[in-house]
Amino acid sequence: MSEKLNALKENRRGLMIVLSSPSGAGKTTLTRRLLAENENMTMSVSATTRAPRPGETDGKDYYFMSKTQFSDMVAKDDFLEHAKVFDNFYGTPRGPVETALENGGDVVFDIDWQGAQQLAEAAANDLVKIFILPPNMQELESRLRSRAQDSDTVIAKRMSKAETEISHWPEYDYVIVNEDVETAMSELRAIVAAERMQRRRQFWLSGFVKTLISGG
Ligand SMILES: Nc1nc2c(ncn2[C@@H]2O[C@H](COP(=O)(O)OP(=O)(O)O)[C@@H](O)[C@H]2O)c(=O)[nH]1
Ligand SMILES: Nc1ncnc2c1ncn2[C@@H]1O[C@H](COP(=O)(O)OP(=O)(O)O)[C@@H](O)[C@H]1O
Repeated sequence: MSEKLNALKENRRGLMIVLSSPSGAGKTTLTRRLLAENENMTMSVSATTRAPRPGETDGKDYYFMSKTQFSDMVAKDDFLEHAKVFDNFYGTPRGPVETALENGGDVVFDIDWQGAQQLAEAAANDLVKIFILPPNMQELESRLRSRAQDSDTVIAKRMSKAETEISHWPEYDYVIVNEDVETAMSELRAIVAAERMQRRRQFWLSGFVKTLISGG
């Protein structure tokens, strides 16, 4: 029976999981681990008109495209949401997200609070918004330094942006303080597990309950 029940349970609608945080709080670390643990979970790859940076791969980090290609996609309503950030355009392609959700797959979005707000307007029912906070600002800075990816100037810029980003925490459904990474992962797993159990996402239940009460 349990095998049969497990097969039934797969007939659910997937989740759109947005993880936002000030840069350096641990969003990438937590996202990577969550994806590694969940077969049926993918990362949404955004489209952008900005040029690729060294080491970035088209189709993995972003879909890099021209402004014309981007506006064609806007005209065809191919984006779930899109925005202009500084001089470049960014957008979330609609097709891969919708296919995944219909097949019971979860999609993770690494976007900031503005993108999260737009996704909430486009797809509130499917969305779970999680905000990651650092335990304190000294630790945030030391994580940015230990990551050794950015120059001092970029680190200073990220630190000065952090306060504004943190101020958006009340717009999220869940907040995780990432002090210890194992604790943060347990909290993240608990959120995902509970959200998957939401009645409205479990398509299989109505058929199951019909059989249940008829004694089948
Ligand atoms: N609205 C929206 N914003 C995005 C999307 N993808 C990336 N961004 C935002 O665009 C901004 C710039 O991203 P990026 O060029 O990779 O630079 P960096 O993240 O600052 O190093 C960040 O604030 C991202 O959160 C998207 O699909 N939609
Ligand atoms: N709980 C934690 N304790 C200590 N270091 C952490 C923790 N979470 C992440 N880090 C480290 O902090 C740095 C920034 O994390 P990262 O996941 O890249 O942040 P973000 O994606 O939010 O910018 C990385 O070097 C990462 O290994």
